[in-house]
Amino acid sequence: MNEHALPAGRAGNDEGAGRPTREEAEEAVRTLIRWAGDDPRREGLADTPSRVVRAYEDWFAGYRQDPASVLARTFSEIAKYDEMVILKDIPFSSHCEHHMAPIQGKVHVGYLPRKRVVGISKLARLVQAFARRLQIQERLTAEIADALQAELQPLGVAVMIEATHACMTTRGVHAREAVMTTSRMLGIFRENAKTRAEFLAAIGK
Ligand SMILES: Nc1nc2c(ncn2[C@@H]2O[C@H](COP(=O)(O)OP(=O)(O)OP(=O)(O)O)[C@@H](O)[C@H]2O)c(=O)[nH]1
Ligand SMILES: [Zn+2]
Repeated sequence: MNEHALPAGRAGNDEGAGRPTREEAEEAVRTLIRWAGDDPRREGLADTPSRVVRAYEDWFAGYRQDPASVLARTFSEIAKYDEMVILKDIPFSSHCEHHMAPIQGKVHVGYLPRKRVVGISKLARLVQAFARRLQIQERLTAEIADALQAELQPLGVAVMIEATHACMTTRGVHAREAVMTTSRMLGIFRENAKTRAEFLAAIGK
């Protein structure tokens, strides 16, 4: 994917299809500083537009990552290991697509391998690839689970996310302690209550 391309299905309309230049992005930040009520020319804010644009490259790096390639390298010599693999408490930061405000929390991922396993760090990398985009928590949950199911073809996948949404905790309704929980259970985790319960117990739920 070239540097200016947006992934299919996320470019939206014609206006969204082309990536703006860095200078255009910095100008947009100056506009927002003025909208907030400050003067983008004052000393402390002079370098802020370029910092914000660099921060965006970090926060939204997921648009330039291919989640499938994160899972491409798998291991099949697993000595008939046929139990669940679980990685819990994977921390993540994302941004809600409604307010572009931070979503912060943790993801718990489990799967029951059929023939192949993936390097455990790749589960965390997969989470980051989807989190570093504009998201809603439900879609983030589904995308992680569906990618694992498609790429590893395990007997099942379980994903649970617990997160706070700054758009709810710092503004609007100001529900400071509210934590949103979402989950997606596929295959045997959906069909078999005992398997699902084993996953939930392992992550302390
Ligand atoms: N379901 C879901 N809602 C989210 C997520 N992130 C933010 N929201 C909600 O998206 C909604 C947007 O609602 P709107 O009424 O269009 O926006 P708003 O006027 O700013 O709403 P308030 O936040 O209630 O002031 C809010 O209720 C947010 O709390 C998410 O990941 N999932
Ligand atoms: Zn929001």
